[in-house]
Amino acid sequence: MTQNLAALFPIVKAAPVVPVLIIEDVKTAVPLARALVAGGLTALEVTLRTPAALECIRAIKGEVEGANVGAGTILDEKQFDAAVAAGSTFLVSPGATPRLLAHADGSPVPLLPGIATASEAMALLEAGYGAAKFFPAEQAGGAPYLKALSSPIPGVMFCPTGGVSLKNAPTYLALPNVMCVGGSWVAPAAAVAAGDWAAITTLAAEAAALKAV
Ligand SMILES: O=C[C@H](O)COP(=O)(O)O
Ligand SMILES: CC(=O)C(=O)O
Repeated sequence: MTQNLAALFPIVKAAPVVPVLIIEDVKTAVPLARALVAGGLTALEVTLRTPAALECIRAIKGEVEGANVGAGTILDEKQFDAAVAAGSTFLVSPGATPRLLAHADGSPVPLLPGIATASEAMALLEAGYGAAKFFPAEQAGGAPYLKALSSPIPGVMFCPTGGVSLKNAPTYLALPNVMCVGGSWVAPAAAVAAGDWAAITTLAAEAAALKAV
């Protein structure tokens, strides 16, 4: 098996933060994506946690220049195929099952599977993977835990997600095994509901300017 890192790395490394989006109303998808791209965040993970998600991916793909729209919360093969058909340029899952990895094999659209332990990292390496989501990052042990994995297992690059914020992101970004972080803080539900796209662009710009410490 192999993971299409040549496709994945340019997308997720384009900015330090990958917004994790839970979009309820398809009408907000395009202005939300435009606001995030205007702030400098281009890899957008639309989670398949709402009935509108696939339509949101299609809309962003068709209408938002500069966005690389991906799908998150991919739990099975059916969701994988539906997200690819909707135009996703990357796929993210909270875990990594043998069935999902086998299904992703050979897909030109790269999968970023989620893991949180050394054994899972070793299993991914055996499966030909070199990049993973560290999920749920803060709850699983945070940056000190991920740092502890970097020396024995340097071959897996991570996107920590779950409890990551503007405040703690720099500590993750400083780790040698971190390529970006993911988080929902750049798209607060209240700002989306209010259509406050300027506020979201400001949050995105702050996130895009993050540096490792
Ligand atoms: O389900 C969690 C998402 O992956 C993002 O987590 P977050 O809301 O803590 O940023
Ligand atoms: C949480 C996560 O990894 C996802 O929704 O894809």
